Amino acid sequence: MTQPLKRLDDALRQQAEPLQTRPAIVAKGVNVIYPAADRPVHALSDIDLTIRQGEFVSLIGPSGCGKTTLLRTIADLEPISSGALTVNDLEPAAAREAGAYGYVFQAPALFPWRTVLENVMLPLQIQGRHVAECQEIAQEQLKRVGLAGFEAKYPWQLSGGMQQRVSIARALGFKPKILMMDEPFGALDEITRDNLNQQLQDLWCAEQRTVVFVTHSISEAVYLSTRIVVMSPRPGRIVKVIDSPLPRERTLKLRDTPAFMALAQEVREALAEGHHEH
Ligand SMILES: Nc1ncnc2c1ncn2[C@@H]1O[C@H](COP(=O)(O)OP(=O)(O)OP(=O)(O)O)[C@@H](O)[C@H]1O
Repeated sequence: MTQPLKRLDDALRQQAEPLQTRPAIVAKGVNVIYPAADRPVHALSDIDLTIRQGEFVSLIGPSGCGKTTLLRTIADLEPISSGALTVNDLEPAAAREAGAYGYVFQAPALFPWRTVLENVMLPLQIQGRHVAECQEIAQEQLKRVGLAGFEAKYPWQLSGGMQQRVSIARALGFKPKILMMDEPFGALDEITRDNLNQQLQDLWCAEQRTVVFVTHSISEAVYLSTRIVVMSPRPGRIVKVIDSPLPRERTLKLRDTPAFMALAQEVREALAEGHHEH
């Protein structure tokens, strides 16, 4: 198939996919102000954002622009100061109680005294499931992230990339509707990062979960996302929301295509714009 024909074919295929239109996360006029003795920190300013089910949304912006704060408010780890925020039509606290979220932090945050398997089992055990069931699910999830055979190891016996895969397996184990990922691959070398990006993309394609992903990397955001939210420095605002024209299924080769590079350029310009406004 010639290139233009292939592009048309891809575009048509995308259109034929069922539209996932139900909103998963709706933020309206959200402000977060951290109280402080001297001067309160206005971390998020008037955030309006709707994330629909099955979307992969990246938050990108300079250090301190409030990406983590936005993720934490959605996950009910931080209260909002004003505005409205719903997750699956519920208040964040109720959504958390309903087990809507899985959370992957920048550092793997595994318990060193528990084996890999026991780490992945933990949230399932907290949910009160039977041990045999927890074991079965944990084993299945470890297999999915390529860690079958490492169940009995302790976190310190694994590389950083493998530890982060354990965290992903743990977050996916209880099948949360929404996966929150805060710079999960930020501390890894580039090859491991590429590898995990590809695995995450495959997982997302297979499961169509909603993902909110914080990153500093333009190419990671462009490679993974269906939508990219560009934020500006304090008080954190949304500068631009960019819809990705790239097909849902992607391989790392996509990064060499003109469409990928054009999108990366658009993100870069939006970041610069947000910076200059500031
Ligand atoms: N608990 C807190 N109390 C006071 N200020 C805070 C608190 N947490 C974050 N901040 C401030 O709020 C702002 C936004 O922080 P946040 O961590 O959300 O930014 P970020 O975009 O995720 O940064 P980075 O990319 O460096 O991780 C920063 O100025 C930060 O110093």
